Formats: sequence, structure tokens, C-alpha cells
Amino acid sequence: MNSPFGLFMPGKRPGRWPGTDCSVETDLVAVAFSGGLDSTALLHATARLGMRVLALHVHHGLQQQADDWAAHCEREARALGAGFACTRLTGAPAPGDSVEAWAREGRHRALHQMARAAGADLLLLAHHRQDQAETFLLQAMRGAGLAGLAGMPRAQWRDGVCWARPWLDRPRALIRAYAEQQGLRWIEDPSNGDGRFARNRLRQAVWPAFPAAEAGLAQAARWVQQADALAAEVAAEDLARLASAERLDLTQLAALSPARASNALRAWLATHTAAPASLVERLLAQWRPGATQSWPAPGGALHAYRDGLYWSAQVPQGQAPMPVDLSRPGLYPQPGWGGAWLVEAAAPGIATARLARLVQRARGGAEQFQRAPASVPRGVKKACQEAGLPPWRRGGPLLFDGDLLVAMAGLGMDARAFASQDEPQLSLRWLDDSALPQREGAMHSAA
Ligand SMILES: Nc1ncnc2c1ncn2[C@@H]1O[C@H](COP(=O)(O)OP(=O)(O)OP(=O)(O)O)[C@@H](O)[C@H]1O
Repeated sequence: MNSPFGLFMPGKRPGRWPGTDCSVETDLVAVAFSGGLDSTALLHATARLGMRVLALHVHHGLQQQADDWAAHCEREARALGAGFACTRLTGAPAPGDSVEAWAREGRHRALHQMARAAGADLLLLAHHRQDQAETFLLQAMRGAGLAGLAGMPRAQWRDGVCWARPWLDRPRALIRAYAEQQGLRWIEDPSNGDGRFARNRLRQAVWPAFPAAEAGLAQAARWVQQADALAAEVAAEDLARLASAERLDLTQLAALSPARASNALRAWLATHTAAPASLVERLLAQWRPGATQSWPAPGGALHAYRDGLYWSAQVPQGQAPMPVDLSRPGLYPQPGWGGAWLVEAAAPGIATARLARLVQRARGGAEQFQRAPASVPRGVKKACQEAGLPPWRRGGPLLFDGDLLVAMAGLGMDARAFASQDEPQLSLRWLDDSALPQREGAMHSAA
């Protein structure tokens, strides 16, 4: 019997993998090997191809038999001529957290690290059509959007490793038949029958009643994958017209059809925060042209200001004043402040001796700022208004030399701190995180 790779048997050279669209460089293939029926069959079928194969096992440390399973996996892998690596997860889920989610996250991290450490850029998982159909149903029951309903991708690059599921469209029955025909031995995990887990309950209820639904549901997931890809393309086109890294034009957004507007807004938000779907709806319904409004979101807040939408990351409250040395040119990220100081050789600037002994802190309330040598100091609030600085960017950080204000994020250098012409000096500028990626070249620690 053919392996379930079927007609799409790959050659022995690295290259495109069957059903994965994954072009890989190395000739070492890693297989995520739980010891269950499916990954046992996948390891066997892969080893038969004559490539260098490495079985990766994750010991979750959750069940009594886990040591025996790891030992079984090592024996089976070696018997097939494959290498073997195992990681035991440490720690435990936080009280109230899902054990499944904790195990999945830890497993993914461990598999990725083991594949990288071994130099494998292709990691095969044994998910099949029934797994995909179950994922689709579970997501649908949660009211998921396109990304959730699309189920698992066939292949996906993550940090130098292609995670591929070559059997995603193969029926479960075919894999079982292959394993039985080859006389393979596998582990039956008793937790697969545990009715506390939603997937098991669904499995027990749906497949006996609708045995033919596996193919239809998996096909539905494929349609959704196409629709999701299309929605991403439309969003990218819309955002190219409507948005910069910092600002989304709300007037133009509101002129789109409702479905297209929420599609574009979702895509823009995803670059800043994991916003719940309800926030997208609320924001579109509540925004009023010209109004200054804010919506809290995970990790920060969204602000409507002068008909643009902005993101600001949460600045931790009560940051203690901190000494900083900015006396050399470079980019100095300020963790927690949502940006970085850029120090450049330019005039007018601040004396380098002074830049070596700065203290950074949040705005207090009574500070004064002087924009230019010929102007007069005025309250920071007034200065911010004049500079068109939106309200959520008026908290700092501020840099002081003793009592003298040297610079404030968004306002720039205070003219009272300018160096005289013949003094060694550097200029200071604040860059928000959203403006940073292009400038990653010159990083310094500000510690
Ligand atoms: N402990 C583990 N170690 C390594 N890989 C794993 C582990 N658990 C799951 N995987 C990988 O993820 C895929 C899907 O996981 P799932 O929990 O559905 O499988 P399983 O029931 O444990 O075993 P199988 O899919 O082999 O029958 C597996 O086929 C396997 O490739």
C-alpha cells in the first residue's frame, strides 16, 4: 500500500513537499511525534522516503504514563532509523488557565526550539482532515471570524521553520488503514476520551451521527481560507490609501461599505493590539467626525483625534525618575514609554556633557517649555496644544538636567538648554515606536 503521501511522493532532495507548498533548504526533516496513531504513521511514511528524519517528542509532564510514552517514542524512532529529541515542559498552567492551551503553547515552543537546534527547517505535523473538520466546527461554535474558521494552514513559516501538515486533506480512515497494514504500534492516550475537553465531546457526538461530514467541513475550511486571503488583499489595498504606520484616516474609512470598513479597521488594529471583534463594531458605531475620543484596548488605547485614529501603548503609571546617558549618537529605546530618543550630530543641540547626566521622568504638571531662543517659556499644556500634540501624547517622557527641562517627547528640545555654538553638542528627537522600524540600524541601550 502506498503511504498516505499518495501520488505526491516527494523526491529525496530537499524541495517542495507534498501538499505543503513549502520549499525547504535542508535535507533534515523533523516530525512532531506524539506516539499516537497519526504521527506514528507519518514518521513511518517519512522515514521510508530515505531522508534524514528527526522525531521530536514533547513530554508535557501532565500524565503518569508520560515517561513511558517518551521511552516508547524513542524506541520507535530509533527502530525506524530516525534521530530522536525530547523536551520535558516545566511549570504548570496558572490557576484558572486552560490546561490544553498551556500544553499547546509549551509544545509549540519546544518543537520550534528543537527543530531550530537540530538545523531542520521543515517540521511535519500529522494533522489530518478530521482534525481540520473538528477545528472548523469548534471555531464556528465560538463565533469565530474568517481567520478562525479557516482552520489550520497547510504550511506556514514561523521564525525560520516551515510548519507543514502534509496530510491535512487525507481522511483519517486512510491513515489508520496504513498504520494497521504496516503493523505499526502506537499509544492510545486515555485523555482522548476525556469528556471534559470540548474536542472530545464533539468527536463523540458528531462523527457517529455524521460520518460523511468530515470531507464537507474540511472543504468549508478551504473556502474560508480563500475568503480570508481575499479579505487580507482588500485590506492591504485599502490601508495603502487610508493609513500610515501612525494614523488611520477615519473620514475615508467611514466612506467605505460597512463590511469593507470593518475589514480594513481589523487589519490596521491587528498591527497594534489583539482587539476583540466587539471593539471594531463599537469604534465604527461611536466615532463622530471632529470629536476627540478614546477606546481602551489590550496593551494600550485607541484615540480618535482630528479625524484620524491613533494607537498609544500603555505607559506604566508612576514610572520612577531614571538617570539616562544620551551623550553619544544613536537610538535609545525607552521600554514602557512607547518610543525612543534619537541622538544625532546636528545643531542646535544640547551640550554632550549635559546629555551624560540627564534624568528622565513623566510630566508633573507645573513644567514650562520654551520652543525657540527668541520665544518665551510657557506652560507645557499650552505648548502641546500649539504643537498640535494629541492629548494622549502629552505625558512625556521629559528629560531634565537638574531643574532645567532639556527636552520633552513630542515637543523637542527646550531652547533654554541649547549649547553655545562652540560647545560639543548633539541634537535630540523623540520617535514613537510606530516610526521606529526603518531606523533599527543604530541601537544603544540607554541604561
Ligand atoms: N507530545 C507531542 N510531541 C510531539 N508532537 C506532538 C505531541 N502532541 C501532538 N503532537 C503533534 O501534533 C499533532 C496533532 O496533535 P494531536 O493532539 O491531535 O495528536 P495526538 O492525538 O496526540 O496524536 P496523533 O495525531 O499522533 O494521533 C500530532 O499528530 C503530532 O504531529
